[in-house]
Amino acid sequence: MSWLEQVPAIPEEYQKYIPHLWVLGGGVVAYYVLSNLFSYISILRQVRGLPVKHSFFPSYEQGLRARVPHIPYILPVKDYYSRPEWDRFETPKSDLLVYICATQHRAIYWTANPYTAQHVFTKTALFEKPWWMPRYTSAAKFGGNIISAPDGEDHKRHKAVIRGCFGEEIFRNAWEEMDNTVEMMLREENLVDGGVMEDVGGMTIKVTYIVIGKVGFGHEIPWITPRTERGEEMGFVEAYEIVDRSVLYQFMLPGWLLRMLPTKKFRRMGYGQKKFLEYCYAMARGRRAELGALREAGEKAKPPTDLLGAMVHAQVLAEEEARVKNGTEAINVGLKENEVIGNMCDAGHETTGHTLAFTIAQLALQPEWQDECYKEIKAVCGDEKPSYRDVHRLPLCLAVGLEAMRLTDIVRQLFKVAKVDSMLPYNTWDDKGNVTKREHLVKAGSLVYIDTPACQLNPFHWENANDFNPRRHLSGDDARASLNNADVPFVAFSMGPRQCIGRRFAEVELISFISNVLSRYTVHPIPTHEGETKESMRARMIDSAVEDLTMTPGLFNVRFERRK
Ligand code: HEM
Repeated sequence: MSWLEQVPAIPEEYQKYIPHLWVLGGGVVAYYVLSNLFSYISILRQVRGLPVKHSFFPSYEQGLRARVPHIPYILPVKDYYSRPEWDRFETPKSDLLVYICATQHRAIYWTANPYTAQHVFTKTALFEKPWWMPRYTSAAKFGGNIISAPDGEDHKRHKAVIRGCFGEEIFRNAWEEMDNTVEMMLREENLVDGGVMEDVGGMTIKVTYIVIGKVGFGHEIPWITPRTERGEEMGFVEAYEIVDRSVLYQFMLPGWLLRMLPTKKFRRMGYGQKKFLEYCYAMARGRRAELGALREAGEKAKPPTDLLGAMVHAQVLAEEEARVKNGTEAINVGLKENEVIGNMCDAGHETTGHTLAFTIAQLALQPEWQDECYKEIKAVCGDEKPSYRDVHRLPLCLAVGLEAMRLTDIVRQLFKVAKVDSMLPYNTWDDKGNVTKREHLVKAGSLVYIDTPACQLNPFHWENANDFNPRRHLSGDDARASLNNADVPFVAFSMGPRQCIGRRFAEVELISFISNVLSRYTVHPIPTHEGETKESMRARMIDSAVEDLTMTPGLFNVRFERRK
């Protein structure tokens, strides 16, 4: 007997309702199809004049789009992440495109114009962060935080506390910990006298992970993480590593579910998460108790050198300020305890780690820039090792990092949603490259997707856009010159009130790493065969990068040679 025959028959007294159910079901389907169709047609009319791409399901989300198969018109993922990134715009000769997705009732505009991006980032009366997108809501998994906070009061509340954490003490510590970690890497990987650095991307991500472990949580992280033996309690270092390595699963699945899943791998992730959060709460409470004890004793606390300490400190200060102002115990001031933890869990290291890997690749392929940086380091530091006091005097060491990031953008996708109807500027051009400036009416509720890699390779704004030229980020000859190229908006860290709050932290790490390495070593690509061309090496070292949550370098090695 088939399973269908085993399904019990509908009792006779209810059979008269079956036609009604068919009508109801048919009505719901017809409503769904027609409402999507009408919305599709109305969006088509809205975007008249712009190059349009069509899809049935939304398939633009980074992390997803590189993992699912490309199905034209249904799931056309390659339309969204094809490389070279500028080609998406070069072919239709417009730096504004529109994607219409049959199951989303809004137009999705894509811009590759850095000025349009600047307009969208900074005009807060017109555009806001679509905090409801899963990419942001999932970031709040361990507690509400600045990344997932909607624009307005909630974001300001987070920012007020977090901005106060990124002070001189933290930057100095970031430099010093980066310096210590580079030394650890050279020792542990037998590179002190030169040698082959294997899996550069794996190395740099490990370096920035160790730095954030120390500067973020105040924990010493060894080069090799010790594994807990059966029956032992899992320590912070291992729990932190487990959460870090499985971040996508950690964001997608609840901890209790991970702990119940039948494979050891998932259970370990779930247990790691539980322990990691326990440690974070214990550390935050410990810091608070220390500050309370100092207050009781009438002593002033020293400025913390780690981000968790700085966040708890900033929080306690906010509460004290409110207490003095209102004369009562402060409730709902600053951040809640789970928000302090939520913000700590989002402190980035992957972005900086990947930037360093691409910087090493670019420098290895263009040794003339290593020499330029070396000259800068020698002129500033002489025979001494670069230190934090030189941080503002090594602009080229930072510019090489920014230029590597311009050519291989790390975050890649930034979204805003239109709050009201407004005009969006864009450019088109003809076969001879004659540009026409235009404007398009964007309706409230439309999404604007800033295609950051394409913005940074836009040849109408960046001269010789595909060339590695760090000097384009420096204005003037002044060694302390601003690192923002005055002419073109640099969108890799976003802009406006939601720009990266950790930008300076990342920059200090980049300068520390690059100046430390280049002051003592030269870095060389390793050809796979005699006569391998530079183009082939570039393809292996840079173009092999794959899109994950961020742009992740492929597998490549370089050789370190000690300078005489
Ligand atoms: C090269 C390294 C980095 C790059 C390229 C980068 C890029 C970005 C970008 C593009 C955004 C905007 C995201 C959006 O609006 O969806 C952002 C936001 C943010 N970044 Fe970074 N980031 C870097 C390093 C860091 C570091 C080291 C930290 C912390 C220690 C950090 C903390 C944050 C935070 C908290 C936000 C949210 C800011 C807000 O919404 O107000 N980032 N970052």
